[in-house]
Amino acid sequence: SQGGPRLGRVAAPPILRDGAGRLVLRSPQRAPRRRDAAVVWAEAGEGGEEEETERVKDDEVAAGAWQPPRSRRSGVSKVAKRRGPAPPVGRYGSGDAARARGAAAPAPRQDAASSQNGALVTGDDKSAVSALSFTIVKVPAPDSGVILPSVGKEPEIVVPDTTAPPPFDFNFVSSVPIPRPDLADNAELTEEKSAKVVESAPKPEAPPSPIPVVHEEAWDFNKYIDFNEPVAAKDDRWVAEDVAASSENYQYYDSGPLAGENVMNVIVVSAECSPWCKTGGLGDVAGALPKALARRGHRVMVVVPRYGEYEEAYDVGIRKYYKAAGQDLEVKYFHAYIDGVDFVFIDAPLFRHRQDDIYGGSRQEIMKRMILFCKAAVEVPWHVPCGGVPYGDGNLVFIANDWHTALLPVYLKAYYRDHGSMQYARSVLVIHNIAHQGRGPVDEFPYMDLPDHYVEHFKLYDPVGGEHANIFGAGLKMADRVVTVSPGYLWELKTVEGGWGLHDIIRQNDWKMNGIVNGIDYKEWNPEVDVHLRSDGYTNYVLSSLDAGKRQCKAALQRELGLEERDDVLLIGFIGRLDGQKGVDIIGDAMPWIVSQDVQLVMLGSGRRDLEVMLQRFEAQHKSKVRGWVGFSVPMAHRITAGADVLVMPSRFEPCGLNQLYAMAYGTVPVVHAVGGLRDTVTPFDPFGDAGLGWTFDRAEPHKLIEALGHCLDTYRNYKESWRGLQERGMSQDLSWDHAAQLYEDVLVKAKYQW
Ligand SMILES: Nc1ncnc2c1ncn2[C@@H]1O[C@H](COP(=O)(O)OP(=O)(O)O[C@H]2O[C@H](CO)[C@@H](O)[C@H](O)[C@H]2O)[C@@H](O)[C@H]1O
Repeated sequence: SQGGPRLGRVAAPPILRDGAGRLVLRSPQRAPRRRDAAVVWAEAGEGGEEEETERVKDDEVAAGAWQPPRSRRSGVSKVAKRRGPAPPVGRYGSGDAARARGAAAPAPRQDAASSQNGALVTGDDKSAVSALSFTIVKVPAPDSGVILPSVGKEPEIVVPDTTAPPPFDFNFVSSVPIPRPDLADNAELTEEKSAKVVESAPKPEAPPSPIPVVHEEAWDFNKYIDFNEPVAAKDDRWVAEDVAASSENYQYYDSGPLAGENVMNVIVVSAECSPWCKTGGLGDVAGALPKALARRGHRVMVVVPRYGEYEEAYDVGIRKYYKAAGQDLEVKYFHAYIDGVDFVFIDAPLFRHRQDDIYGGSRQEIMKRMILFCKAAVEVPWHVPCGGVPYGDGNLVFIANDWHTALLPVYLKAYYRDHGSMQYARSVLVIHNIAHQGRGPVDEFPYMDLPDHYVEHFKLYDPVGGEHANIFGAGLKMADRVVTVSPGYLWELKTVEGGWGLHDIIRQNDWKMNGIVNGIDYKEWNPEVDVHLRSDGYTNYVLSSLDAGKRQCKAALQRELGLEERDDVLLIGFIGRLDGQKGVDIIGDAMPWIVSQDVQLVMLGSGRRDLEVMLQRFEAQHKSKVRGWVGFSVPMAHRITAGADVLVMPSRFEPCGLNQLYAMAYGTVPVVHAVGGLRDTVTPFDPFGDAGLGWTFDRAEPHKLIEALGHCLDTYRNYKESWRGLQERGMSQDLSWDHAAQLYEDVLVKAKYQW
């Protein structure tokens, strides 16, 4: 039960064989310390020489990735099958259990290899992390690519003194009530997951020894984790009832983490993260996916630069030095624990005061920031004691995002894994947008502080850029797995038109590519609870109050923007970065037709100066019908999404697209160019079958947009029932991150076992 003492069920020890076919088992005393299904403690000397482990090629993924786009259009039925939000595992998400495991797991280590990272080893290195004398040996495992570590002695756990509480209360209790897990569902899920593990991981045999029982009562987390008890917990009667109920009902209610034995330490590394710093969809994903992974039971951290003063995070007091572009730079770490996720902010002079311009400066300046960020991020699991206990590198997956952090998989390999360190850490690189790659002259390669032969991984020739060093390209080669944000975009990335020069690398690495559609953070983007709809005449609404709610929000938006307040006029919205990708100029080309219709158009965006000027010009020219809001306004984005009838997205390419998902959740009908994730998520309206979610057009051209908007306008005016059906189907989908997190977890498992 939530927060009650848990008798954790521990996964059965994995069964692996050594080269002679003998079973290799972990010792009973050590077994509870790790839940890593693939890793066992073997006695020193049991293993042999380091051997090259074979990567298992993932034909299944390859086959799935190449599904033709048509077959993915059955979006509605697929979406309908999605599961509801996953329940948390404990009061602190699953973090409490994970922390307990973390404390019992071998302490992370720093060895000589870390100095190759430019890190100056200082005295305080020893305080939080004890150096362990690991010997990494691989026992030949005929049917698997699993490495077996060997350790000569019991690891010493050094828990830092964290008795001083942080200067604020953590917001670790979700404000949205989360339903109790559906038992049948949970059991089914667990079964389904374990079936998948058996399929994808090295096949274990039946456990020979009884499942060890972990007595978590013995673990006093208050001693190690410095957060205040929730007020309710101070009521003794409540505590007593809870304890009684939890021990009585444990076997029925607590089926453990949804991730089952695949529970891992996951570190998401991103240049932006909502709500602290966001310029687009990457920020949304970095803010939401980690929470969904934590709900599944993983111990999850987000590492992000500290561009401003974030009041939730406090200085953990650790200082490190890393070299970036020839300079030794001091790095500090700030930490916050929110919604079951550790947020670690990397503080350095290079990042400070960049809050409103996080990608500003020259190309070299941006590169220098990202070099420093990646070097520091890869060692965070050693140095930063989140909740008292660092993550360590024993059961770890990094999720890097876009070119900004594509150096992380490269550093992980070059500084550590090539030198026998961080052998159980993996990296997954997510492509949100291939259009930005971190290209630069090959001459700049030395700034990255990598061994000379690594230059070959960076070198790329294409007719546009000539020979250059490509950071994204190198990251894609080095990562253990790659995810892109929709299957449709993955398909496009392999084409010359869609791959932007990296299509060959993507094709060659097809075996590790996966397409997973983003989700919605329903705490942020949900008309029922949206905080931006609580003032200025807006209102929250749900499907049953859609008509009244939408009408009120539409009127409030018209009022706020000084448009005529009319319910019968089609209100079209656009929200997005103003650049070539989003196709706002296509709306510009269609403007004569748009203003000739009885419609209103509201556009919100910032970016390219010429496109900003275009928005302002249209507003000036068509004052009664058009509004062009230049700037970045999160409240206005929410209000347009709620108040508009239609959201138009004529993107030339769109890896996933979040605004169309938000629009559908708000009963706003999307009209989109059928490309990438837009094609995957917006099933075209079928007036005869009363099916579909919006209008799509097949070329990013003004006359195609006009044609789609024409049909849309006709349905809005003349077929009210069909319109209502479109809204209802859009709102009824489960687009939550919980489904996507489950798919990410499958990729993390593959990264861990197949390489
Ligand atoms: N002027 C403004 N004011 C306020 N909010 C604004 C805004 N302009 C944009 N936004 C917000 O920024 C986000 C943009 O989401 P997109 O999916 O369009 O992202 P983007 O193209 O940046 O990201 C890339 O990454 C994401 C995430 O993977 C992919 O979905 C996408 O296809 C890919 O191009 C939305 O939350 C939107 O509301």
